[in-house]
Amino acid sequence: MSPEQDPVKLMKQQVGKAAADRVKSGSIVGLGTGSTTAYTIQFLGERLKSGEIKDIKGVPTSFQASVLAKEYGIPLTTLDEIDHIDIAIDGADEVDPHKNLIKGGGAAHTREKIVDCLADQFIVVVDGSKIVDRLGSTFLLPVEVMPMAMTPVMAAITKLGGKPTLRMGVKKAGPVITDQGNMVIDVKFDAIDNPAELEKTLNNIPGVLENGLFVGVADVILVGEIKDGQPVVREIS
Ligand SMILES: O=C[C@H](O)[C@H](O)[C@H](O)COP(=O)(O)O
Repeated sequence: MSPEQDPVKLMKQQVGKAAADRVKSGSIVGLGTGSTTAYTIQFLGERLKSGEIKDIKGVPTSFQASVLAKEYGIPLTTLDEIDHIDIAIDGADEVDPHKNLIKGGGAAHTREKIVDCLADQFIVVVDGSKIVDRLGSTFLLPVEVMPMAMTPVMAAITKLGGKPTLRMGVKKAGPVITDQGNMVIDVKFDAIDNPAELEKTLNNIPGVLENGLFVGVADVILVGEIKDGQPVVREIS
């Protein structure tokens, strides 16, 4: 590995490719969102173009995934046109020892949860920095909320012990707006002791569309790491 190469980028590339290599001809593939799955979509497109695999269809989890799939020549479909998803490949912001996740760093967790939960196999692609002992230790928990309910939802989250912040745009004045036209509240919890319970509790607040806790959904975690100066992929299953 030459010193000018960014190790995080190398890990993401390697793990994104490892996941793309698992896709078989004829599969319906959930296409995740983020910088890691962007490599998966790129490598999938390259495998299709070279003829190594054929007849795959992608189900995008975001506008970003849809744009990338078109760029790399992956035919797209929708949930109205299919009755199953063979495999979904998606990134994560945190992964705990039970393969539970926090997602939504790109504000795409609502569509991601729909697609990833439907897949027969859900593969998560992350670099080593995403592995944590406890969810919430390095990343705030994203909650998608309907704009008119933002104030009462923030109050309800505060009552639950969370510290909510409205996610603001970068190079855009005002809040981040999701692909569904909603807003995202990032919540700091001192400790997420029971992710399954918190996932349900948050989704029960009127006005909340979905939160970024993915509990019991991931089948396989592929972790990109650097060993002896080289990018390698470790599998947790
Ligand atoms: O909303 C975005 C997603 O949940 C991403 O999959 C997640 O934030 C990880 O993204 P990245 O691979 O860029 O770290």
